[in-house]
Amino acid sequence: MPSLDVRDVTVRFAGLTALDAVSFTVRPGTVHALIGPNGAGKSTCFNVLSGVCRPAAGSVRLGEHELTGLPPHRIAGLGVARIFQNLALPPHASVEDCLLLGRHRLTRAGFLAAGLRLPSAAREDRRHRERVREIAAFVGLERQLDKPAGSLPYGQQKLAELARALCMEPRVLLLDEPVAGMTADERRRTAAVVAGVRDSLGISIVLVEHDMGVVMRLADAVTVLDFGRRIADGAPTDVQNDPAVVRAYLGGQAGPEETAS
Ligand SMILES: Nc1ncnc2c1ncn2[C@@H]1O[C@H](COP(=O)(O)OP(=O)(O)OP(=O)(O)O)[C@@H](O)[C@H]1O
Repeated sequence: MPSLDVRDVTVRFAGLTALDAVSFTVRPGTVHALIGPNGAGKSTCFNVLSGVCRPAAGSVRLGEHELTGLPPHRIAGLGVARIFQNLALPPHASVEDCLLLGRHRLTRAGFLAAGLRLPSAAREDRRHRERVREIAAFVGLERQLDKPAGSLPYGQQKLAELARALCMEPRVLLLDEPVAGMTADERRRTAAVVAGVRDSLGISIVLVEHDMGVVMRLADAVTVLDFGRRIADGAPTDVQNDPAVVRAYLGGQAGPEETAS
């Protein structure tokens, strides 16, 4: 797995500098949290990583690939999968079909071969369905595959989205507030699945999350943004006790340790 290198990324909106020469490195197979008070620039940073927003300066590299300036589908094609904060599954489709959608990029058989029901297309379809079942089992949704995605409880729908992203066989996962709106139980379960994605699949994870309990439990490294600037970067406990970080959070509402759950 390659590392994800963010170097001196700057984004400006009219007169506002949303990201000001921000740098950090996501080491392969780690959870790297991006935190900061509201408006710090976290979403803008995700938009740069996924290609939705083009920076005015700086670069993002995944191993030897330069991602800066590539459109979102090319970045996804290089193995960077993003999961949004809002639910985005087609509610009436079965969980299995939702996960199969995630494999679209990896499907070789063209429409013609599939339409003519050629044996090669049937073999490929079987292979994808097997992988979908494995991934569903990995996140604990193997019994829900036949159900409409929209009929699942919220926490399971979020897990289905995670599973759909895993179906793309990504090298980096961008998780935007994965536990927002979840019950304590759902949060624990989701955090355990995310840790499993890192530990068993070796996928690197960039995590934007306001729940500091989850950040401190999961993250191997933390980058803190405030008003578009990187104000701290390091191990979770070091960052949590960094005076600049405490000041940034106290300037807003609560400090990172006070919002821990
Ligand atoms: N499209 C845009 N046009 C103008 N300003 C923008 C745009 N997107 C973001 N901003 C501004 O850039 C700054 C950074 O916003 P961003 O959404 O990246 O912060 P954030 O850390 O994700 O905040 P939150 O935790 O509230 O989601 C904010 O001041 C925001 O108002």
